[in-house]
Amino acid sequence: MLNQHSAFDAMQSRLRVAAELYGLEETLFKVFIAPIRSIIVSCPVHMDDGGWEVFTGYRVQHNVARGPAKGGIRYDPRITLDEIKAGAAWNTWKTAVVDVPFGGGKGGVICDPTKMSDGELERLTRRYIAEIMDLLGPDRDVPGIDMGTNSQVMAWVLDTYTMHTRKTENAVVTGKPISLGGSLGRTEATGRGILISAREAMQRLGKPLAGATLAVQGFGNVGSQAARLLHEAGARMVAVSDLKGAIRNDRGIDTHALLKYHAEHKTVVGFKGAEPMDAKDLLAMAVDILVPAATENQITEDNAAKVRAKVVVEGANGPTSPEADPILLDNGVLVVPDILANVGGVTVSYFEWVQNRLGFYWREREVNERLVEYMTHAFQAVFATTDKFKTNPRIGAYILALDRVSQAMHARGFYA
Ligand SMILES: NC(=O)C1=CN([C@@H]2O[C@H](COP(=O)(O)OP(=O)(O)OC[C@H]3O[C@@H](n4cnc5c(N)ncnc54)[C@H](OP(=O)(O)O)[C@@H]3O)[C@@H](O)[C@H]2O)C=CC1
Ligand SMILES: O=C(O)CCC(=O)C(=O)O
Repeated sequence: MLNQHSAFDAMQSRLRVAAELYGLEETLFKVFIAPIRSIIVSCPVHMDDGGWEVFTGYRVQHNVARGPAKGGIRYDPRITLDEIKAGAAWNTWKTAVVDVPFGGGKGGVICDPTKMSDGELERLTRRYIAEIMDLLGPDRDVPGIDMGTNSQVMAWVLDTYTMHTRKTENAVVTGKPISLGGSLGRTEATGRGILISAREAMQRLGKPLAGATLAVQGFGNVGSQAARLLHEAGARMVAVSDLKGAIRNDRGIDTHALLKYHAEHKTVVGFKGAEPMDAKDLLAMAVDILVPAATENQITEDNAAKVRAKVVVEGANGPTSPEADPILLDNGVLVVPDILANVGGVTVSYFEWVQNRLGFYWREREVNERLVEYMTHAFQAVFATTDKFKTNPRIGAYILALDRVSQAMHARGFYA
């Protein structure tokens, strides 16, 4: 039983399959399984009670052949270096799949942001950024939002960077508040990408999105925005969960009312328009669309056979273990893999970086239209590759990414 799969191993095992089908040189495979740079920093922080705590932080750059490293910063007590390495590699593949000129990076700090005051979080963020400062820059490594961080954290990242460099460089970080050069549409972007992916996937099955039933695991930035946008597109969300529990209502959960409730109570549990349910049953519900939007390794060899959704749109990074892939495939579940399904976030981050560098800002409608264009293009390219190599969409997405990244590597002089 491997349901606590190492995230980097999970990435590597899919990469190996894709590399063999694609015919990648062994040298490049070796390059791709070794991130170019990983740093561990220790961040002493003065806590509100007068004491000090020392937090461990990471920043990993996986590959920069196609452009500066790009990737979010996570704040979570369960973070490991392995997971940050996997996240950095996934960002290399994601930016290649959606064809934006970035490489892959990821960072994180082992901490529990839900138990820290704003002052403690600010001091931690400033110390962490000061420690990884030499790696960062609009042309080097551009952090963004991920689990446990938000636009306020990104504002502190920008301010700390600016204080050290003594010049305004908005493009050093994305996911910023609008007042600091953030892009309209970034908050919803990953959820909007899930909507675009779900619509494309349903279209492939010849089914409309309107009226489709939906279950969402996780109600943070990704899950809540995906739920809202899918609801507005006519889907009926019948179940949703967070770390504290799950709720269901077969007639449909009013997503707008739930968002209001969640803003106040910080959980979906206790929402009056639904019944409580066992969170582990959510993944086994007979729905049209299942969106795992929480964390890694949720669909594993232990529960994959129970998944009865027609389509799984992977909002989270790495929610399905490699052992679960063939089980879902045999059961006819169409999986839109993470490195395609959740690229909406990094794509609008790219738009933010572009706007910052140009100093010319787009209307929200323009951001959303461009996102649809980039993601539909990526979706079609992944499915064309999948058909060409007679494989499944996850491996198709990896092959597409490998092709684009290895072309850049070859052009730089890495050839066998
Ligand atoms: N934010 C972004 O733009 C992007 C995020 N992602 C990925 O999407 C996933 C979610 O990120 P994001 O929404 O930003 O993170 P958030 O921290 O905003 O939210 C995470 C949500 O998942 C819930 N959760 C965590 N573990 C479980 C679990 N075991 N079962 C059910 N719910 C759980 C949390 O519950 P609780 O509130 O109770 O803690 C919370 O509702 C991550 O894998 C992230 O890497 C991918 C691309 C871009
Ligand atoms: O740079 C960003 O916007 C976050 C991208 C990211 O880390 C991810 O998609 O996993």
